[in-house]
Amino acid sequence: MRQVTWKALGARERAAVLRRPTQATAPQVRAAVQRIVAQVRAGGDEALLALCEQFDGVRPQTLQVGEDEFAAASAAVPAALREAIDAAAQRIEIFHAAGLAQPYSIATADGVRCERVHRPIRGVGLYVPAGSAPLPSTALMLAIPARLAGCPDVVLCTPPRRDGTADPAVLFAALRCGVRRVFKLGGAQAIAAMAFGTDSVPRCDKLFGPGNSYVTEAKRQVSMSDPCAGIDMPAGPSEVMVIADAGANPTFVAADLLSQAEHGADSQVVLISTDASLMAAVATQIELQLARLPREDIARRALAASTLILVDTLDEAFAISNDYAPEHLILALREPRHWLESVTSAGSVFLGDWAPEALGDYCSGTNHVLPTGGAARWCSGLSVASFQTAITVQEVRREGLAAIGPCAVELARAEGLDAHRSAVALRLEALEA
Ligand SMILES: NC(=O)c1ccc[n+]([C@@H]2O[C@H](COP(=O)([O-])OP(=O)(O)OC[C@H]3O[C@@H](n4cnc5c(N)ncnc54)[C@H](O)[C@@H]3O)[C@@H](O)[C@H]2O)c1
Ligand SMILES: N[C@H](CO)Cc1c[nH]c[nH+]1
Ligand SMILES: [Zn+2]
Repeated sequence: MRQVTWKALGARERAAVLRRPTQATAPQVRAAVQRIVAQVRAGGDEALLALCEQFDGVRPQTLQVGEDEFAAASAAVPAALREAIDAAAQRIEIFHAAGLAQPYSIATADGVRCERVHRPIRGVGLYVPAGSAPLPSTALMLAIPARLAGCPDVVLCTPPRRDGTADPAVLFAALRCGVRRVFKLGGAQAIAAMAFGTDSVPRCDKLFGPGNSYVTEAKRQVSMSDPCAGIDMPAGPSEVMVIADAGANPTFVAADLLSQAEHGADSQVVLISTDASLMAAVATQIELQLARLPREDIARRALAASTLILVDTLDEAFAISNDYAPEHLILALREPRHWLESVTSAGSVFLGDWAPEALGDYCSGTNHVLPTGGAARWCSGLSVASFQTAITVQEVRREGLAAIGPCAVELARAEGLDAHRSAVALRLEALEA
């Protein structure tokens, strides 16, 4: 990993240090995804099968998971994993249910009541990655809020394995959350199928879920096409930033950095510290722990594009972090709760030495589908609200129209919109008659 001293860098070097690995490949990915999306729109199921063969090395007998495959999957998942999935699901349910948005209603004038009510999005498409590793935890993170929101039509796509089946633990997690419509589809083709529909895959109103840069780019493209599907957020290759002080535990910090580096060669991990000896100890620990990782090669490639940054003050560290807006931010600090106030942009924050990011990935209860690529500056991770629309309502009685009607008439006149003015003025006249 590169080690840099922030104050010694010029503006261009600073930007280069924090440049995400995916930015370099964006144009090629964009063009490849355009081709795949067009192929699915034109060729439907037949194109999907061909793309499975091309990118996943298998042409599944059926795109949709049938009852037999669900039954075999449940039987194949070991009891300890079934229990862990269930325990994680319970905590995710507790946290997400506590955050349900409440409808509200308020009188803004005598006889005028304004309200906000919520409705589930009808057709939702969930994407569960399985390219370099199947992620059953992601099935929980998507399907639990969808169920709490009350979405009636839920479709889930996940890449097929080489034998043409879906990962059993992903299927078990889907079933645990009541999702039965599962398709063995990965990458951009899965996103296109859910956005536009095919003979077998239902068209969805909004698409959710993380994925590699092909998945993320496909979501971006279908959200801008005609007809378009809504999307949750850019939730691409994983990122973690750790801000550590001299008292941090270098073994823990190294493990946290590696836990995201192992996701993919395009993951980004960054350490910012005020202490040069802590940074050196973390670098040593990374080498020691890397050698023991089965996914050493992937992690090494991610680390090659990642950085350890030495700063003079924690205020400087937070300025960098807020600008970068990491998906995950670990505060390996002595007073993490105090420093939380300084965080303005991050997907999810982990306070103190005993809050590894891996807990949020699996089972603390928060959602691990989080904005990447700097999108945490303007959007948030998944919640039940992501699966709902909010509808505003106004109820106006006669005295309400009398009270606020003249205000509307005046504004309509100023905007030169006479039909607007009339819609109100006619009623005011009717009240007076
Ligand atoms: N931001 C978040 O909330 C979050 C959460 C979980 C995981 N993630 C990230 O999700 C990603 C999962 O990626 P993954 O690759 O393991 O699984 P994936 O399921 O996202 O992607 C696999 C699919 O990519 C497609 N693909 C692969 N190479 C291609 C190519 N050259 N051209 C076109 N399509 C191609 C294939 O169709 C394949 O099925 C990781 O980067 C992980 O860090 C992010
Ligand atoms: N760290 C990922 C989000 O960036 C989520 C995940 C799933 N499984 C393990 N980790
Ligand atoms: Zn993870």
